[in-house]
Formats: sequence, structure tokens, C-alpha cells
Amino acid sequence: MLIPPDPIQRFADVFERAKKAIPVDPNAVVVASVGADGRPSARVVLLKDFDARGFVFFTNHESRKGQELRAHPFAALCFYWQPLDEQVRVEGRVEVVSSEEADQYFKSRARGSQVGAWASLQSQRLGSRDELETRVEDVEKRYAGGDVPRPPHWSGFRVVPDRIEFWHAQPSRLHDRHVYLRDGDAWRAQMLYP
Ligand SMILES: Cc1cc2nc3c(=O)[nH]c(=O)nc-3n(C[C@H](O)[C@H](O)[C@H](O)COP(=O)(O)O)c2cc1C
Repeated sequence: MLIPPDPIQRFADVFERAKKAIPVDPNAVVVASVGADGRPSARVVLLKDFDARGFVFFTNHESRKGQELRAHPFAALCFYWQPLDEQVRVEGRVEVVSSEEADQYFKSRARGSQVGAWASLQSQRLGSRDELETRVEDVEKRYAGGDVPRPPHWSGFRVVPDRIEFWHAQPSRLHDRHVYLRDGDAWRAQMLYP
């Protein structure tokens, strides 16, 4: 098989197929970060945008992942689309998206999610559900009758890829692995043993 030259276009093609095959959250992706002690942590987020600049998700920048990614700005993403028998791994440096980009996405969110972004001290210890509900009510009161602004601690991270790997299952169990390594402005593709 000839390896397609552009991994971003290839991702776009696979993602289109994933959206058709998977009714719920086809954009769910595991993101791994590394703590100050060198210990990795991983969780699922939703991919909200991607293009040649990178892969974007939104979160609380004071959360565990937020603190880790700001202190050590490298991440690994891992998509697995079972109906497609396809895994895509993306690695690279992490940047914070522009305020305009974050504002634009925040405005498109449901009001409940906007309120939640203020009310939730994501990843901090929560004493009780009541405590959380009281915080939600307080935020609702504060912004009653008006728009909910984007909290300063809530924004997007863009993973700027320097390595993208496509893994595709083969019936022989000798699966296909194509890795793309960034080479200046271009990509260099090679196969890997499965
Ligand atoms: C399907 C799914 C989608 C999720 N999407 C997001 C998301 O886009 N942003 C986010 O901050 N957390 C999202 N979460 C919650 C995270 O997995 C995680 O619990 C939370 O961000 C706290 O992670 P941390 O303590 O490592 O920072 C999602 C969870 C699931 C299961």
C-alpha cells in the first residue's frame, strides 16, 4: 500500500468514517500528560477542532491535566474507533489556544456547561454534592438574565503534532502501522512492525 503523504488529510478522512460509524462521541480521545514527578496521567476529552496547526480540546486549566500541561507542555492523544478497527496516536507540544478561539467555542456551549465551567473546581477535592450544587446556584444568580462569560481558567489546548501514527487492524493480525514524523514543514512517513 502506498502511504498517503498528508497525515492531517488522512486523519480527516478516517474521522469522517468514524463519525458515520459511531453514533455517540466519535470525537472522544484519551489525552495523556506528565506530572512534575514524571508520572503520566490519562483521561478522555472531546476533540473540538483540528487542522494543520493541531488538535484542540477544551478544559479547566487549573485541573490536574491543565496544571500538568502548562508545566510540561507535551501531550499524547490516542483515538480508538472499534468499528473501523483503527487507532490514531498523536504526540506533540501543547499550546494554549487564543482567547478569541476560546471565547468563540465557549459561546457555542449550552448554558449549563458554561455555568459548570465556573462552578466546578475541576480535579479539586469536593466535600459534598450540596457544595457543588450551591456553587452552581451562586453562578446562576450572578449571571441571571445575562450571558455567562468565559472563566479565565477555562480555555483550549492545541496539541501541535510532531508524530502521528495510524494503526489499522489486518485479518492476519499483522497489522498496518504508518508513522508520520514532522520534518520541518513536511512529514516523513514510514512503516513500523506491528
Ligand atoms: C466521553 C467523555 C468526554 C469528556 N470530555 C471532556 C472534555 O472535553 N474536557 C474536560 O475537561 N473533561 C472531559 N471529560 C472528563 C475528563 O475525562 C476528566 O474526568 C476531567 O477532565 C478531569 O481530568 P483531570 O483531573 O485529569 O484534569 C470527559 C469524560 C468523558 C468520559
